[in-house]
Amino acid sequence: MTAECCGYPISIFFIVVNEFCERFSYYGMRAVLVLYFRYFLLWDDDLATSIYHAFVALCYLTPILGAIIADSWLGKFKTIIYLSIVYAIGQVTMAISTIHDITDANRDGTPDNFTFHIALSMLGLILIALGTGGIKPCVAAFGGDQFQEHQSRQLNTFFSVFYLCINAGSLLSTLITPVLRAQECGIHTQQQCYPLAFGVPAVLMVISLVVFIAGSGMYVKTDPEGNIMWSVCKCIGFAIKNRFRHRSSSYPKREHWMDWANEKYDKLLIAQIKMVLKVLFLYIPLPMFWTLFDQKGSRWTLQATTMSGDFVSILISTVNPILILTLVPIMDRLIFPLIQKCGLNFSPLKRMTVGMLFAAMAFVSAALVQIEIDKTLPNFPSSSESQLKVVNTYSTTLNVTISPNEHLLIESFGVQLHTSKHTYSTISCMFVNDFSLIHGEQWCEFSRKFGFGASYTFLIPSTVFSDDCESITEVEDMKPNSVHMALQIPQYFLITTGEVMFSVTGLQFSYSQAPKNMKSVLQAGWLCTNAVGNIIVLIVAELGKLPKQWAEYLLFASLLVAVSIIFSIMAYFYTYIDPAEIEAQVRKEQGLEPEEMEKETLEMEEKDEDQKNEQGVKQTKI
Ligand SMILES: NCC(=O)N[C@@H](CC(=O)O)C(=O)O
Repeated sequence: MTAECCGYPISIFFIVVNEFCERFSYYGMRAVLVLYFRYFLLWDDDLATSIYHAFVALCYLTPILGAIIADSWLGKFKTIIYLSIVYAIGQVTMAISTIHDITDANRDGTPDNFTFHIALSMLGLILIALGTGGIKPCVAAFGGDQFQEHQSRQLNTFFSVFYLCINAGSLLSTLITPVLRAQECGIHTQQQCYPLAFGVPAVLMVISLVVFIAGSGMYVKTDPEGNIMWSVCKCIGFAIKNRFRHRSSSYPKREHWMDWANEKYDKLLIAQIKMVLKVLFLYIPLPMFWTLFDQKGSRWTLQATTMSGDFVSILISTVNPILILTLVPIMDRLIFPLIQKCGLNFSPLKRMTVGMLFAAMAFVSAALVQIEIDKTLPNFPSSSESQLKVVNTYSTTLNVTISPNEHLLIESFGVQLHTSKHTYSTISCMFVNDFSLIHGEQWCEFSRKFGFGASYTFLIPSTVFSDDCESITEVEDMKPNSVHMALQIPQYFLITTGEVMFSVTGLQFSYSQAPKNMKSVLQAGWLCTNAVGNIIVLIVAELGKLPKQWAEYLLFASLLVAVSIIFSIMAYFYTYIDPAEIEAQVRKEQGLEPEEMEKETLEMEEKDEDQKNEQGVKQTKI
């Protein structure tokens, strides 16, 4: 019997605090990672972005490794501890790699040996990906293991609180670590303080580990049952081979293709594999949701840069966790109970379908915003056009004629702040509020706000420095961005509502439908849908874009609607199961473990029927 508080096992307190600290560590490090690549290692934008995405994809591929270790070998508890140590070492390695003084022998403020910093940071990132991905499927499943049969309502609430902690950690760290980076620190020279920005997440990871270990005495720990993954693969392989051997129509058909493993494998294992395969089959369309969801960080961020408003980066990085923190309680306490009161069965798979439709609507909203933005954008010359600008300072109107077949050469002008005579200079700046023209002691100051996205030309007559700055003419070549980024809020709201319905429910669903010894494996399968979604984004980005961004948004929205229709059909044919009940039935048929079975049957009878309905559970025999 585990210690309880308000109907919840006390042990989950340690698990949610552990998750909060771990997510703080992960998202805090991620918030400054690209900046570190760009401004410390001096990589270009493309390299920095590719390595960043490769790292994120790796973080969602390693869960399968963690799940295999947990379910087949070490058990969830030990896997979390060992991989958290790897994770903390990775974070510390990463923080050390950002200390510029280590290789700055000539004390000029920049590292002298970039290879050292690159090698150390790559090692750190690999360890972090192994750690964060490895523990990810185990922590959620381990949290679920703390609940008993009669606590199914509390179990659902746990997954929501778990998701809240993830986003609380993410919100705080995304706000804090960029501020830490902006500090100055160093032994020989003062530079932007990357060691602090990466060091604080490292400390949080150590705290996360300590909190998890502190709860040791209270956890329900399930032992791994041998190398389950290997047995699963062998069993599936045998079923396929056996089916092929008996392909002639003279052999009687079997109810399920996995039944062809009956000759050699335990019925219980076969039943468990059937449960897992049914859920994995259902996962096939799911990556499409993540394909859209993960474009928040790429296409939508780029969209924001063509809009007006001074809070781009803060808005972009925090709007999702803020909305999660608001929407999860509203959904859990208000919307879902209200739907239930209306007598509607809003089962997990229906919620996930609706979640997908919300994400599709978010992209329709993004397309509408894009259409508004496009109206305000200047027309740039296409690859088959040239743009010619003629500045007339002559005293009379001139007519310009252009020969249609003339190929115009566009010259690129150098960037030069202090212009020499007849040199044209282009200066791109952020947050320009004033600029001055200095010539010896004399100067002209232009003090006002220049709009984002705008382009100005200042025509300076040869007489300007004699006395009057008034004679300088300012021409607005491109208008400033005028569509306010507040217009993006509906799309963020819709996609986050979709996330709450899809992701939180998917997490619960993956746990509830998995047999006891394969819970982490199914969590890892769930996380893999995210990795595949990210890979699709990379492929689509590589394959080139539609000429109009809004059209691409609509294409993605239509694809997700199509996928959600397919998913809803698959979901219609899916029968919710209670894995424990099926396992007990199989054992009964096999005449095994009567005492065990009796206990399980008793527990099942005690189950609250209302709680079953809430989850839309229909018992069935596989
Ligand atoms: N809002 C992002 C979020 O909550 N992400 C979760 C789920 C996931 O990434 O799969 C997390 O960081 O764990």
